[in-house]
Amino acid sequence: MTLLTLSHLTKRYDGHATGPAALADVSLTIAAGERVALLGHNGAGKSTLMKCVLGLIAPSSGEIAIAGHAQGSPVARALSSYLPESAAFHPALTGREQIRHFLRLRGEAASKADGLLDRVGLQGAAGRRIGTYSKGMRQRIGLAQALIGAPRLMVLDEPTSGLDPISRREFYDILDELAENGTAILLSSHALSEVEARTDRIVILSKGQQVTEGTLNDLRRHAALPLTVSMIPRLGKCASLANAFPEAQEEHGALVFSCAPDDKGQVLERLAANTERVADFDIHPPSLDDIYAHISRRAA
Ligand SMILES: Nc1ncnc2c1ncn2[C@@H]1O[C@H](COP(=O)(O)OP(=O)(O)OP(=O)(O)O)[C@@H](O)[C@H]1O
Repeated sequence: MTLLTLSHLTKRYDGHATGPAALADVSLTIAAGERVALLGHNGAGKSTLMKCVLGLIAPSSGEIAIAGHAQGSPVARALSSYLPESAAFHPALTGREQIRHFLRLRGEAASKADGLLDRVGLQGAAGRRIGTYSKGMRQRIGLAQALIGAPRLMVLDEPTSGLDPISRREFYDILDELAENGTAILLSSHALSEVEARTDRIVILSKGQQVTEGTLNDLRRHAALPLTVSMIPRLGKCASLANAFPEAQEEHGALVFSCAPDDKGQVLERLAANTERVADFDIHPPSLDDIYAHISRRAA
């Protein structure tokens, strides 16, 4: 089921009638259970897109539907939720008080607070003042708040910025669980390695334009960047391996070279023909970092 549909979304801010639009003709769908990452340089239009989806600002043209309901309608609003990059909380409230307060504002039973806090791993800290929480715990409280009303679409603006690696991993574990239960997730991030590992599809914006969209494999095919082949020579075989692979350079004890994606089979055959010289090898596809840099350069 499609949970979010953007059709030809364009946004020009008031007073910016000329010059490039903040968003220009962006079309996108997100299905139930999909985790989609929105990437782009500062000012590319990510927040503008999210604010349009949430109904916080009106698009200049184009349409947005949430599970088939027009954006801004009460049903569309009830189905979606938002976690801003830095959610602000009253430091004197405990986590439980904060969530109970927002449950009441949303017309839900305050008794659901502990269940939501459990879900984000804050059960042990529910009675502590938020002022004593770490950044990771504050993001979890924000996530618990965003889970109120069991939204079908969650919009998360740089949700892991400022979190340590363990907190990031735990945060994505919670998102994975939500996606497994059918929640559609749209998140923006500048942390490409985690996006690479933890999302299903990637959308890249540049100056308001949607420059590419697809799975990591789609983007790899599209960018057609070379693979990196790295070989560890057997003892005493470095020189003869270097002769067999004259294109390779020595790097930290390994012999390394690049090959076009279409030449991978041929490279494997050469490696197989040199097993008496090669102790170990790796073939690395380009990372999302490499692909993003390539696509951004091309878009510029
Ligand atoms: N309220 C506003 N009025 C006028 N222009 C705005 C407004 N908000 C954003 N813009 C402009 O729209 C463009 C897109 O900004 P936006 O905040 O959506 O980018 P972003 O990709 O979220 O950037 P960042 O990664 O820095 O958060 C930028 O040129 C920005 O200056």
